[in-house]
Amino acid sequence: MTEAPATGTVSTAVPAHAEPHILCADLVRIFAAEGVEVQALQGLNLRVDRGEMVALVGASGSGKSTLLTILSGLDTPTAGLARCAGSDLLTMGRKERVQYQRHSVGFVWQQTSRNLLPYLTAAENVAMAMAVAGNKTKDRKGRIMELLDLLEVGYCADRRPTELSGGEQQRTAIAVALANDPQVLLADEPTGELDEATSSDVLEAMRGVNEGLGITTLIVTHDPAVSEHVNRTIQIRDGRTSTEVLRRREVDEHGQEQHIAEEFAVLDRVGRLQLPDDFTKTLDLRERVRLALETDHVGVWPGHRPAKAAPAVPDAPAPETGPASESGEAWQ
Ligand SMILES: Nc1ncnc2c1ncn2[C@@H]1O[C@H](COP(=O)(O)OP(=O)(O)OP(=O)(O)O)[C@@H](O)[C@H]1O
Repeated sequence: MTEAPATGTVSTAVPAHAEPHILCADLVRIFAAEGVEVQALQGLNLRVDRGEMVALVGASGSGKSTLLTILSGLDTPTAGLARCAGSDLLTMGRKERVQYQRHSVGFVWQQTSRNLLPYLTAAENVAMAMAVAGNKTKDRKGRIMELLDLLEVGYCADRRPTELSGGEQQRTAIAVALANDPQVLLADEPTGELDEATSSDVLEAMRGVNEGLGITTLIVTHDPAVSEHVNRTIQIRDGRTSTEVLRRREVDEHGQEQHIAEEFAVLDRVGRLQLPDDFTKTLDLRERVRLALETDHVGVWPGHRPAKAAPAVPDAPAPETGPASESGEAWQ
């Protein structure tokens, strides 16, 4: 696998012919606690197309759970645009919200206690989720076994959660999340309590569901290893998406299949981007930077060093002010 350096080339244009399954633009969520305001999401932009499986990774406190809670319809954003499975999460009323949760989305949380009722068996847990969704399938028993078998836990059908291993519990939780035939599957740290090998198995099971049923899947996690299991990993930093890693397979000149992972900086609608931490640290970029438009790229130099460090480019239009944002992380 080759890792290419981050470059700012991701397009945010939305093709008119298909609405993405998840679309957030300039999403803001401010919490006010004891007179102090916390901006958990600070203008987040995110687009997930139908059938995609995407991971959202970020450090603790970066806003991952806040985003997922909004997308699951349990919380309302302060401002911005948030659409999921055709619903507007800002404007929808209580009734529509309940319908959305019952029919449009499925959730998998980190804790078993949030996913499964402890006094019901695996099959009964799936049956309960189907009943809540008002599923009128004639062969309900067959459908329950189909879902448990899809997640390879058919043999656990008559066991209660305490009789299941961590991996079996999460596979059962995925079956429960699929019981309402959702368009979008949302998972918050689904492997947070599992060891490395079991995590990998559960993520592969989710990939199987994504590929087999075509369900759009968004996994939120602090674990960067998740990127091995998805084609697109989005990094969230300080309540904004900052970089994306795209993975693809290519056959080299020897006929060998190669996995290529390339990291991109996310460019938002007004041209802002966040430079990766290691770039700003290595070049001591802070407060303001110099920019120069080259023929095929933009040069960025520390603003506190002498101007000669930035070579002049003939005929290249110089930025009006030269400096970028106050934080030194973004420019516009
Ligand atoms: N209900 C709330 N009231 C006040 N502040 C909150 C609330 N929920 C989240 N926050 C704050 O918002 C920020 C983002 O929190 P969030 O839980 O979304 O982060 P996270 O990336 O999911 O972190 P972790 O990986 O630790 O779960 C944090 O500073 C957090 O303290």
